[in-house]
Amino acid sequence: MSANTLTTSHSRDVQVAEIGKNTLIFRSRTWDRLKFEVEYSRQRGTTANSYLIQADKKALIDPPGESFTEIYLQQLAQHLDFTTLDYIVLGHVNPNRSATLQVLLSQVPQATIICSRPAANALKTAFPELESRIQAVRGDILDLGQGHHLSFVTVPTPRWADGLCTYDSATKILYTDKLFGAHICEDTLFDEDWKGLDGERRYYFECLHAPQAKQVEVALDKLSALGARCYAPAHGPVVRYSLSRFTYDYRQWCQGQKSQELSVALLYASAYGNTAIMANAIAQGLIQNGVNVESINCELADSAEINRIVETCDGLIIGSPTLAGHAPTQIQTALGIVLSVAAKTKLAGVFGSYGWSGEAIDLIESKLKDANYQLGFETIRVRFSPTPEILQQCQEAGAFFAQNLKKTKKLRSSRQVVTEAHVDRTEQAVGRIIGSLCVVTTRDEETHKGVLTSWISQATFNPPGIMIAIANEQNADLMHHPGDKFVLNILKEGRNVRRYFSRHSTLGDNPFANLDTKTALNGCLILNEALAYLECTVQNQLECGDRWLIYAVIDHGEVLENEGVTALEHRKSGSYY
Ligand SMILES: Cc1cc2nc3c(=O)[nH]c(=O)nc-3n(C[C@H](O)[C@H](O)[C@H](O)COP(=O)(O)O)c2cc1C
Repeated sequence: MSANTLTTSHSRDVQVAEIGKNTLIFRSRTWDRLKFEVEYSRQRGTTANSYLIQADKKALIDPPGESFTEIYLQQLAQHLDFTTLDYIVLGHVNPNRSATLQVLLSQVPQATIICSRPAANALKTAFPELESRIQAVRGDILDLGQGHHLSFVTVPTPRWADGLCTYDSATKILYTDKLFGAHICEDTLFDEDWKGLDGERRYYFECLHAPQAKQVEVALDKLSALGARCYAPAHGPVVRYSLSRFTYDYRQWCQGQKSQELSVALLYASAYGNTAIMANAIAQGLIQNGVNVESINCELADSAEINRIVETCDGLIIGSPTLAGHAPTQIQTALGIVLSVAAKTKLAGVFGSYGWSGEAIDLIESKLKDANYQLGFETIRVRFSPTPEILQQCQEAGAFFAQNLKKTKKLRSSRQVVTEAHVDRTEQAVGRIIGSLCVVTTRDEETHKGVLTSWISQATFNPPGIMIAIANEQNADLMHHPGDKFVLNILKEGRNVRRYFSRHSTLGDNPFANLDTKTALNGCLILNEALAYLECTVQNQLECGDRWLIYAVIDHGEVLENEGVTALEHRKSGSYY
């Protein structure tokens, strides 16, 4: 069947078309809002895409959820002899999809299920009788014949810990599951009108991926090596015409999230998904109000990661179900980290789903209050599944939290604003000079020092040389003499490395203890989170006013990350940093 012979219908249906050699798409379609979760709120319907590759062996990718079980299987039966199906590949599992899977498996008793290790564990718990038919991927290639070699890439995120993408070398189609989708229902199969999809794509990203931008970036890195020509997502149009642009958009949107001025750690656990749905709605409220959200599914994150995020965030929100009168152990651990690590000036929030008593929510709220944290919204308690009204309330709570966070921040910087009103115009103009934000590292035997500076520029081509202006109080005595060595670490926009070296840092005396470093050839430290570094030797220095101008030649340098841009220091006035 060709993509041009498709029909339009406004009741639920399954659209079938060929999208590559031996490859069919089954688009289970609804023009109505499928569920009440925030991601469906634009009311443009959606498609649940499943794919069938029929070579010497046959593989079915991602059967839809239970809303479509019956019509999907009816349509599938028209194109596939069920007794010949060899594999069912799953990009993720959830109870909704398991319902369709259960019916399907009863009709294809010979098929093997291919999925990630966490998905295999979940399926074995749900269907112990299927254990021998479940195969977790291990970097192996699945050969379906006729050039269809399937390779698998695990893409775990807080929301889909079991995420898996599948790549077919014969068609160069990458089956991306939850990545690169959009909730929109149309007859058009591909993305010819990709500009018209921008709004839906962006909204889908914001709802599903913005709170897990860090993990999505890791996934993009892994997938970039495959050289895919087409993305076949779980929802919305197949991406054929705008693959590069869409990939670039994902990168930019991830960067955009991470470079927001304010960030909130959203810590949660959810055994049955109710608390997770609330977490997503709260995240939406925060993101729509310009706050970055770092989602932490406490069942998956390790303590070091929680520690790092809780330490650097501006606000924190904890969500928990109540199970047997308690919060799950992972939430208790996370709460312990918050109480010991997070500054008491950080704004906090609490939410959760419960059945009858809800002790976990009360416990978290009282511990935070006792420790003197201010709550950024009134604690949200929900019995079992949240209703659309409750989700709306969660979203509003996220928005309210964001506004509170901004107010707190404004209050703290109000002194600075008052001063600015009196700064003369020359100083304001001088403040428009900007520089790359860098950390200069020096070494005195076993002692390492780091100085944050943006007063830096290239000074010569031949030899390659730089100029730095350093104040006496910056304590940079190890770079004042010809022959002194240092490393210039050029910071990356969107990372928060600067806070370890700021004069107002409360993160301890040794900034390097919190950072990943390696030693340069000249013995000083390279920050692995920098965008690039330069190893330098001081040639000359000149005392000028309240600064020393230091000229140094560059002995060696390297770019550590090809993606991303240099962090810049913007100032309102030339009279202070
Ligand atoms: C094994 C089990 C134990 C539970 N114990 C409690 C409890 O002690 N108190 C309570 O209020 N709810 C209890 N519940 C209800 C859950 O808190 C409720 O189902 C909640 O929606 C789960 O949230 P989640 O979907 O985010 O995991 C229990 C549920 C299960 C399955």
